[in-house]
Amino acid sequence: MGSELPVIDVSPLLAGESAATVARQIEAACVDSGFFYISGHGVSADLIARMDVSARRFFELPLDAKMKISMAHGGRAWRGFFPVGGELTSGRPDLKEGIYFGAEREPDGRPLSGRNLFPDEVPELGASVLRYLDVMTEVAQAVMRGVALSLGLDEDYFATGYTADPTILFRIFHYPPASADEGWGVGEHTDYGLLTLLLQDDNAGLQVHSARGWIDAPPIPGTFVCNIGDMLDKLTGGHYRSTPHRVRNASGRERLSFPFFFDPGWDSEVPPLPSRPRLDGGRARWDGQDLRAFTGTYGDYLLSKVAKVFPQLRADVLD
Ligand SMILES: O=C(O)CCC(=O)C(=O)O
Ligand SMILES: [Fe+2]
Repeated sequence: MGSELPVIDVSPLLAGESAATVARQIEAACVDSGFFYISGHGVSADLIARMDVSARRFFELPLDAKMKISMAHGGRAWRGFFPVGGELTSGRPDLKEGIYFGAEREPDGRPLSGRNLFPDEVPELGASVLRYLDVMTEVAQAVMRGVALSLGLDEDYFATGYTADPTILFRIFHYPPASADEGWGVGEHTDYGLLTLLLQDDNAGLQVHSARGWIDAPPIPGTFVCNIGDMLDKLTGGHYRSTPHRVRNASGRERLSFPFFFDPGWDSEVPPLPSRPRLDGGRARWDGQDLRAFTGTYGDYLLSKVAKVFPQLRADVLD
């Protein structure tokens, strides 16, 4: 299955080679739908296979075993397992279960910081997730160098600012097979931060609301789907698009996906870029929200969003 979305080879960004062509491709994709695939990322197929196998073993466990690492045990670090229906992305329960992870560090007093919860029953999952977080952080920094170049900025613009101490969230989702009348695996939403790098298994399900209507973003072997989030939309005054997307697993099989979220530092404020290229005339966002009106930190923004999809967050993290 092909896709209308472009595939961009990011290997020059990782190798430190001349990246003018890549930057132009990134610019075109970000102005169009904010979605593209990346190839040439260098992430080992073996690491991906190990993580996939151990994640499948985890989701096959009985519910009571999975609940041993439920988010209720994650506290303010906001980590762990949630069962099918536990997240309400667009106000209704999603048809997915999943595990939340984040950067592995001692709690620093800020919400969402702390240690991960890993299952004793599948000990190899923890090692592959931690390795994956490190590897994907490198890939994300490289793609952000391309984004910086594409905006006419110094290639280290983000690495020395917004992503010097990035907010990193990682999730593994399991979507049971679902028919059209059963609802969405993930309801329509945009991502909150700078960049999402999504690994999908072989089963399609992701749909993107492009300017031409809803299009599929099926898995393409050896690639990640890359999409930009609300903070790049906000930084560029809407020139780069944070585009709504949703998931329905109509494959008839168990679908796993692995979104890695690479976002500004918790305390970063995200005003429009000084060198903002072109404003595109105050295009209204899909949900009517005016991102320019939000003047708090990225941490404030993230909490306000996550508290909507996980009503329990307020009690566990904020109070
Ligand atoms: O599972 C997918 O394919 C996409 C998930 C997603 O959009 C998200 O977690 O933000
Ligand atoms: Fe998303």
